[in-house]
Amino acid sequence: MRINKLNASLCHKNLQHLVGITMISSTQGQTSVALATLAVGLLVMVLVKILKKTLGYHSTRLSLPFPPGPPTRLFVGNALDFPSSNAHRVYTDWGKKYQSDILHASAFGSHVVIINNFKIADELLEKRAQLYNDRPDFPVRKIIDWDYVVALMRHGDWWIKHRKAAHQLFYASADKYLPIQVQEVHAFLRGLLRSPEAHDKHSKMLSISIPLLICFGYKPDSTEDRIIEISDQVAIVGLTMVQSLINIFPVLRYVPSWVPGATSRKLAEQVNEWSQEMKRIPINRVKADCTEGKARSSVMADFYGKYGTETCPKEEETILKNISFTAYTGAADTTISATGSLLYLMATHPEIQKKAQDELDAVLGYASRLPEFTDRPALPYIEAIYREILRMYPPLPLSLPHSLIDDDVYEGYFLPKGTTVIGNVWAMCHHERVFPEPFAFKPERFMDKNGRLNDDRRILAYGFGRRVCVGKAVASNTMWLNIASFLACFDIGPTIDKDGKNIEIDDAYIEYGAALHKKPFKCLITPRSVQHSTLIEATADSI
Ligand code: HEM
Repeated sequence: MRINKLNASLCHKNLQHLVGITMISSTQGQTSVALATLAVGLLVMVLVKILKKTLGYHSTRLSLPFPPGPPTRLFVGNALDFPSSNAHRVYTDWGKKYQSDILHASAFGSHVVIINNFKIADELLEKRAQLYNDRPDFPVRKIIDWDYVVALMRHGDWWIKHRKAAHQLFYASADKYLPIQVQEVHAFLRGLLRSPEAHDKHSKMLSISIPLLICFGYKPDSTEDRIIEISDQVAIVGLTMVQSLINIFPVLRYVPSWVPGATSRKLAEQVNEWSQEMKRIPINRVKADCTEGKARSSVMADFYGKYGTETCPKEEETILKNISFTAYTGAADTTISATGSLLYLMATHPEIQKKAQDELDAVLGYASRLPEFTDRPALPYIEAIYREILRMYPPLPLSLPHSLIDDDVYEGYFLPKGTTVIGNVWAMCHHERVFPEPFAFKPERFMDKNGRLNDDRRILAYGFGRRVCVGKAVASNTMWLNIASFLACFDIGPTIDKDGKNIEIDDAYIEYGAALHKKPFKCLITPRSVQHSTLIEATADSI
């Protein structure tokens, strides 16, 4: 590459300079002075190289700059600038401060590039996807037994095999799971009818049971089921650790857990135990069900049914297991987040709720029936609500980090190989120029003046390029049916104090590592009418 040649020629020039000085000195008969000069020169070169590496400088910087960003400090580079919380907002502010939608920071020789604008993400992460589809090395993966997590796998044959199989299972065959989604959304409605105040628990049950049923045919008994408890803990702690210091300072990996202060390592070991348990429970159950001949159709049961639990091809088994474990950790956490946002945004926007209910009643008839997937094209406002929820509160506001496979140049900026590239979905979704009044919840922004959906179908919350969420079709079906069914049956609003005044619901969200969840809140959820309650009660588990 042009840049590497430039580097090579610069190093060569330095050497020539040194050799030149040595030769002049020798002819004057001052051999010892010449050797000393050479040694000092070499030492200076080595020191400069170490210093540049520490500061995150690259010799190519002599010709091409990195994108703008916070100034580096001696030895630590930007290590102290990386935010420990609300990174999506901090990086958005960096964009304003350094007046650029592409930013750079570095520490200890590692580079990070942050993209705050979809046009740049489109150019780099989409159009140049083959360069940007690696993931950074997460040393913590091994410690917490997250090697199986497809979303964190490095680029290579092993990831490609997983990606292809996952695409077939969750994209090409997404419609196969519609009956499971209908059953679980109806169970969610029944849960809300029984105990509306426990909406958080019902949302968790909905979000975890769908991927568990799809992948293992496993139906948790209740939110007290051990598997719900641990998968929640694993997802939260695991996602936090993926973003934690243990990744920036991989040396922590070698610190024994009994050393004082090695708490994050201890936590990692605990997550490792939970991860193992989380994998053991559903896989043992599906194998036992297959042996007893009572397994319901699922990714793993269909595979074992075809090849036998003991005689199946081992590589294919590992790939399907990895995809299934990833789906039920990753899918659950993101769906919990999106469902929390649905309830919060509807409780705080009665006029939007009413408009959606009018559309639903016009298509379904008032309390005549529940929504079905075939109604989707006839309900554009519900579609716009789905898009706007994921714009307003993307469950993974920084998506997941990509990593650059080779040196690249964008708009005159140098991006070195190995750079961690963060697509700041939050900043892109709240870009004033693209989404005017970005902090207002306005489904209408996705509609034209004739009430038709506009062609802005790109949902940034699902990420970018060849690492884009492989479960987005499944997620879209779950979310759409959930929004339509909830609004068709229930009214939601704030709770009321003793003087009859609304108790305001605040807009606080909590960060769980990479994920953003609505902070638990109280609200009033009531069936729209007795007929609506009857409709919900008439639903039952069907598979
Ligand atoms: C609202 C729900 C969901 C959201 C917002 C979401 C979001 C994301 C995002 C942002 C990524 C990273 C994209 C990137 O690196 O650019 C991702 C990756 C992934 N998602 Fe989802 N997801 C959701 C649901 C699901 C579901 C239901 C499944 C499985 C059935 C799933 C499976 C995966 C997998 C396997 C990956 C890793 C892809 C790879 O690295 O090659 N997700 N998701």
